[in-house]
Amino acid sequence: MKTAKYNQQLISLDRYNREDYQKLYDDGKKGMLTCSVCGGPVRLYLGIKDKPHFYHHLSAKENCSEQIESSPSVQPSEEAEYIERNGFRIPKARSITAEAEREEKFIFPREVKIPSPFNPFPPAKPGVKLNYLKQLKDAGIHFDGNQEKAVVFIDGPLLILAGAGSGKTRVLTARTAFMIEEKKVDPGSIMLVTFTAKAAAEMKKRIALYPGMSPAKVNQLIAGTFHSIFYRILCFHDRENWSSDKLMKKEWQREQILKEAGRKLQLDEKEFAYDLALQQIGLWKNTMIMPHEVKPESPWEEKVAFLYKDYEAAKERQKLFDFDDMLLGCYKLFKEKPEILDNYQNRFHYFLIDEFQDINKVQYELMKMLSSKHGNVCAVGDDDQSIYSFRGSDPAYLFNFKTDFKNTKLIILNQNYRSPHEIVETANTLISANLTRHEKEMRAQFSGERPPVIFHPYDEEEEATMILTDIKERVEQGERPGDFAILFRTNAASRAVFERLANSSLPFRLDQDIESFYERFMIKGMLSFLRLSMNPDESEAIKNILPSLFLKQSIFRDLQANSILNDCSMLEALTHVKTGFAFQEQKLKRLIPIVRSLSSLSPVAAIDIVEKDLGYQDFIKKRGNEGNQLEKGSDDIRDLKVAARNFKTVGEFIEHADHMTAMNAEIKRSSRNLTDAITLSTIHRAKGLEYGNVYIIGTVDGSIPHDYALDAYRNGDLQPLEEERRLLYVAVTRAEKNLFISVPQKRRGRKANPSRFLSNIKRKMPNQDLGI
Ligand SMILES: Nc1ncnc2c1ncn2[C@@H]1O[C@H](COP(=O)(O)OP(=O)(O)OP(=O)(O)O)[C@@H](O)[C@H]1O
Repeated sequence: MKTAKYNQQLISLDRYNREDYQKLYDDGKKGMLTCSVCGGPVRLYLGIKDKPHFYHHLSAKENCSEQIESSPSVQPSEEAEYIERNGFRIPKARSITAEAEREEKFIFPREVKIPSPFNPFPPAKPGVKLNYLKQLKDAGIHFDGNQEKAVVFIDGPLLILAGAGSGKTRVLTARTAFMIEEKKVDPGSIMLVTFTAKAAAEMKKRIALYPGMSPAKVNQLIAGTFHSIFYRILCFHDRENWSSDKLMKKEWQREQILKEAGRKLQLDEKEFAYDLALQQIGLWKNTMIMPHEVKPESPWEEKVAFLYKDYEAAKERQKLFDFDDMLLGCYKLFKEKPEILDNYQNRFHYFLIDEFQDINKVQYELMKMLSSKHGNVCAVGDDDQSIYSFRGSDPAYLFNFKTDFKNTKLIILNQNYRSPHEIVETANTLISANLTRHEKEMRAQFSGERPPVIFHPYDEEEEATMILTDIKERVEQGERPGDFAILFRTNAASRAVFERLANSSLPFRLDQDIESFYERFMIKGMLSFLRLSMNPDESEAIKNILPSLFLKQSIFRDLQANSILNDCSMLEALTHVKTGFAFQEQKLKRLIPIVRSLSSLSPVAAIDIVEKDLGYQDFIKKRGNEGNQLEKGSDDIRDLKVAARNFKTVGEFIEHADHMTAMNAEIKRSSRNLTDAITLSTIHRAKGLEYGNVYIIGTVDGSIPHDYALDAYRNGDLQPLEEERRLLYVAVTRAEKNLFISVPQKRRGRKANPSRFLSNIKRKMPNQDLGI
């Protein structure tokens, strides 16, 4: 049904502001919506399966004559694209009005129409008769002919070029077990390199379950990331210089050293992209270009080259090291002490390297060095899943492998065993738009129940609600929470889904490095003003606003003293601060009544005042990493305003922020050992994993592709954009059954354009109506 009673008034969804649906949804849950006929409680449905509608909640439904409007399940809504004119059905022109309508109307979710029917393409037949293969088969672990070849070929270099879902992990794990069980290879002579620690742990766990394997045997394997393996070697030989307390773990520690160097060049923090400079330095290091070897190709690179020299010198002075130094350090150790290298060359006979498309020069050189005696290197990779080129990864190593490793056997795996035909075809179509790739097409093994669905929430809030509704419906129908993953481009983009899940009873899991949105530097500062309006003595809040008032932290003690001496609140004590600058002291005096007044405003209005009247906008410009390309303080504040819209009072909003921060810590702690939980993850972290149902959020320009890639494209560099497309490809290929791509109409309070990557589906698959 489309009407309900709200605040004593009859409202109709057709005439209701689209922007306010989320509020209606929330108020419905609070019992503030009633049926216009029976007066029973109703709620607003915001999901993927049906159009938004009111529905009876609890018992009133049976007795009420007002019917729930039944909407069709997801369907291509032709009416949106065609109009009748003079008896003809003609396509609607895309006009500015149409664009405006896109924002205001509910756009029904659309299924991607797959033009090519599923045509089974039988994989090569297995045929090798070996005892252990039979045991694996008996244990339900099957291989096709090509996979089987890859499992049993263990002597000599082997390159496996394999697409998404083609069984790389299965092959690598089975191959390891095969070597140990069938070929009696000593597990301690096998090095298994993965891209993440999580992947290494997963693989070990899987191997331990194979016939004849045991955790004891598996633990003898040297399995881990390049960093973990080579760092262990470094520590073993030179513990003092490489102790972990000297490692600069955090990005800000590195950025701090860089900014100090930048001051010598008088670089403006609000204009200079320090994050990209750090990335560039990492790229030089990983491609083994030392500071004196850099040949800058632009004035920007010239500056970064200067910073690089200074950064390395400062690190050496302070006896610190960063992650990239671990690999370079090990390389140096092997070069300078050949006897140590010799030792490891004798120890390791077999190398298995996963995600080879993401290998960089220093990693490649290390592998070449270590394997030069035995030459048994098995490299597995997919150039379409190369998503770390910003760190110096280069799929060229995958293709040049045959040149460096003589007599390489090449095996191609192009059968996708994970996803149905509909998802595989969508993924093939998306990635085919990339120019720098080796042309290939994955073939699915089965057809699914439904094609991928593209849906169009109003904004981030509604996106989160629609996903939660959908998951709830499916869990009620018997699916397990562990079968769901919500994937996003950046951690900050996960705020709304986190909040919706945190307020539900569904179990979910969060990566350890996803900090609470409300703990982000700029957000914390902003919220502190709001907190002080409620409690002018909150000392943490006072500390947090000092940077934005351009006051040193040492002032805090003066404030405490002033507050006691003058018998006033900590906030009022600001009026007694002597900074030596009359204009600043004046500003502090003016600030007090404004801060006090915030508590009576709506949170959005309060944030506006802090931004404009209390100089927070200036602070963001100066200290909000506005020069940065990946994360900007101003974006955080725009995200904060979207969150704040749901609350009437500052008090409620602060309470919510505190609750969410506590929940973030609690979920991270308690979900560690949860086996059946929804996954919230960045796309980068989801690589190599698979889930029954995948929701990709924020598939709009600026999010995926990320703004920085769009900027690079405008400046003539296509590579970052292609990498973003690969990211979307990785996300799409995680789905085993259902894929939902969310294209919100608004992002960060502004109109959003559907991701340009989706247009290839429209171009290549005719008669598509994706609602974009
Ligand atoms: N021969 C096979 N028969 C049936 N299922 C298979 C076969 N090979 C692999 N699978 C299944 O297909 C899915 C994908 O396999 P796997 O995770 O090993 O692929 P992958 O190549 O590592 O994928 P990606 O690179 O996309 O992460 C898994 O669920 C795996 O169990």
